[in-house]
Amino acid sequence: MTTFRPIDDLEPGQRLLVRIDINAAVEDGTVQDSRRFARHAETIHELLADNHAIAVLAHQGRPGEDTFVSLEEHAEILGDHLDHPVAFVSDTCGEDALSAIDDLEPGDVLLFENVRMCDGELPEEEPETKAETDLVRTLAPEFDAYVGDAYSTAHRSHASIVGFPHVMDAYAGRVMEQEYTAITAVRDRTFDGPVTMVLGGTKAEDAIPIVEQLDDTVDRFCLGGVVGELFLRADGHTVGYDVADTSLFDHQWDDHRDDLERILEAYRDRLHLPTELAYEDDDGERAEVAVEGTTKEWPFLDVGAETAERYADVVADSAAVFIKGSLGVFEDERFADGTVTVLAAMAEADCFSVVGGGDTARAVELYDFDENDFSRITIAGGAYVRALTGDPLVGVDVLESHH
Ligand SMILES: Nc1ncnc2c1ncn2[C@@H]1O[C@H](COP(=O)(O)OP(=O)(O)OP(=O)(O)O)[C@@H](O)[C@H]1O
Ligand SMILES: O=C(O)[C@H](O)COP(=O)(O)O
Repeated sequence: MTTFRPIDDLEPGQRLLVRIDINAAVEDGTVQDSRRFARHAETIHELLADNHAIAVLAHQGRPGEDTFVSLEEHAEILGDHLDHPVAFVSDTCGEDALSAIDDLEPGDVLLFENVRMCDGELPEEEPETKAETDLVRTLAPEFDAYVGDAYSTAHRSHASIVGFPHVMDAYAGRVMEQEYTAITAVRDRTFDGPVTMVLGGTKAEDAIPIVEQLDDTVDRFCLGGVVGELFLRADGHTVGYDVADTSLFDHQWDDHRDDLERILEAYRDRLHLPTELAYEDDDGERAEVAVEGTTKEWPFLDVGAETAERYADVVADSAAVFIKGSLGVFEDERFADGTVTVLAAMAEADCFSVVGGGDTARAVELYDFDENDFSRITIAGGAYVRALTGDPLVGVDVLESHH
């Protein structure tokens, strides 16, 4: 069990640096609200009740991606959830940030700019290295303590996650505590029947190692999304390539080709792959094509209906089902079939079920599922599947070891 220091141990009325994860979907340039904002607002609400002055660090997207935007809109959404003003400064560790910190009073909440716009934040390095970044060296002396609340980013060894606890008093926020406890409990559970993991979404680096690491816990994997297509490409099909204006496949293929081919060979009997894929035809309608022998050069946006039904049958015959990453672009209802069919099967099945992933969890609200039909909905994605392997989460370990 972890030995976090909870925020209950904080003396009231301090100046706190709080790291949360409100990484959100961005649709047509507009930041989408999500349960992440609501959950982190609970931590901030508690800290306000103890008369703290609060400055918040968070990230959005990744450099070069279209979701890599300012946190200005995030401040408004967070303020709505808090029903309390959230000031925004379009700076993270420069002069504007420092003067905004100087003006901080107890009861104030300030959100810094997207921390991934700051040089030292990326890439992943050891905590002691991240502690030497300008970000940490500039901000740490300005605060009495750091509160790590970003469980869903705890698998990333970034400066705002691992650098501050290395040099200052560090506490775990409520989201960090609750998600850690819940996911650890899941990891330690055993089930009296088949365990199924549904892996989709766009992030191959989160999904691929999981197949190998959860080999003794998960009996079968149902693959979809970009992840599923990359495995199909490893299986020799002409899918999983960047076509038109997509940039989701080729760079991930280059990075993970060996793993994909090795895992496909080693675990073929446990992997369920799509047999048809869906795309948008010339009339803007959903159309499907069999994977076998296709030479279609259009972006695929969902698994086919037959695949979805086959996965639903696997889910129905499971004692536990974990899903991370959607099977298609469920935000567009023409391509929500795979994700919705599997979520419906999870909701109906008498099984232990966990829905994970910042975007994937949104499908539960978007398609009016009852949250109570699932055992847990976690706001973490990559962090939750990584935690199921028993692998350490760097953002958790540093909160334990530095106090
Ligand atoms: N074939 C596809 N092409 C493009 N995008 C896809 C495809 N299938 C799924 N997606 C996208 O994947 C996203 C969800 O998966 P993602 O990898 O982002 O995981 P997540 O649920 O957000 O977890 P995390 O919190 O780790 O990001 C959805 O926003 C969906 O639009
Ligand atoms: O949405 C997430 O999974 C977290 O915010 C981490 O984002 P990342 O995968 O871009 O590090």
